[in-house]
Amino acid sequence: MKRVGILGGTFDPPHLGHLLIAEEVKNKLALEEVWFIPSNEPPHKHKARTSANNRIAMLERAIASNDTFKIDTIEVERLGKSYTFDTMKVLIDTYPDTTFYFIIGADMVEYLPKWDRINELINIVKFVGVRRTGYHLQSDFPIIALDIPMIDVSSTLIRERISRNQSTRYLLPEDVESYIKGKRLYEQE
Ligand SMILES: Nc1ncnc2c1ncn2[C@@H]1O[C@H](COP(=O)(O)OP(=O)(O)OP(=O)(O)O)[C@@H](O)[C@H]1O
Ligand SMILES: O=C(O)c1ccc[n+]([C@@H]2O[C@H](COP(=O)([O-])O)[C@@H](O)[C@H]2O)c1
Repeated sequence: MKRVGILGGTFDPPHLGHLLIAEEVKNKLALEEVWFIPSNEPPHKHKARTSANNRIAMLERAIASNDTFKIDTIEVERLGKSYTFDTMKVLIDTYPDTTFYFIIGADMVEYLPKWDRINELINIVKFVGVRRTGYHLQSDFPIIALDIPMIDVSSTLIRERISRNQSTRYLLPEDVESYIKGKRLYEQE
């Protein structure tokens, strides 16, 4: 079986935390690839600030130098709310020779009981949880909890910094930073 990690997210914008967890989990679990899946509409939180096209363009720049990282636009093409169960059902049917590992930060681990159709989802996907400042990496669900280097950066922090005209240097890839500047994203709060 091929082993593939999935990192679903809003990626508004993608940052070094996303890249670090993808790379570390890939290496720890001997995954062949990690597929980044930008959501169309996040199921549980405010809508993305930025269009799907811009978020995909930023992700392309973020992962360009890593040939084990891929983007799957399945959720953007499906439109509507991006429930993970719907996504994983299609991926599992489409790639029967692949085992999928769905990577989530500890904030999402805490939130797992509220995920849509979680009792079915947990049977078709292996969840991998990684630490995140301010959250517990514990769950009644059978997750694989991994200890990896932490970086306390979020898309929220980056959006706030940009709207206050503060530096985002070293928090996200340079090509993503220059894309944001070129399109003047996140300048208004
Ligand atoms: N610094 C981080 N450490 C660990 N996990 C992270 C980190 N940043 C994001 N993640 C995880 O990556 C996934 C996608 O995150 P998302 O794209 O929503 O970014 P975010 O930084 O949490 O965004 P926002 O601040 O807008 O809520 C989630 O499972 C989230 O928990
Ligand atoms: O399906 C759900 O009910 C569900 C609830 C919360 C989060 N998720 C998924 O978890 C991933 C991270 O979510 P977020 O909001 O941090 O971008 C993303 O792929 C979401 O679609 C999914």
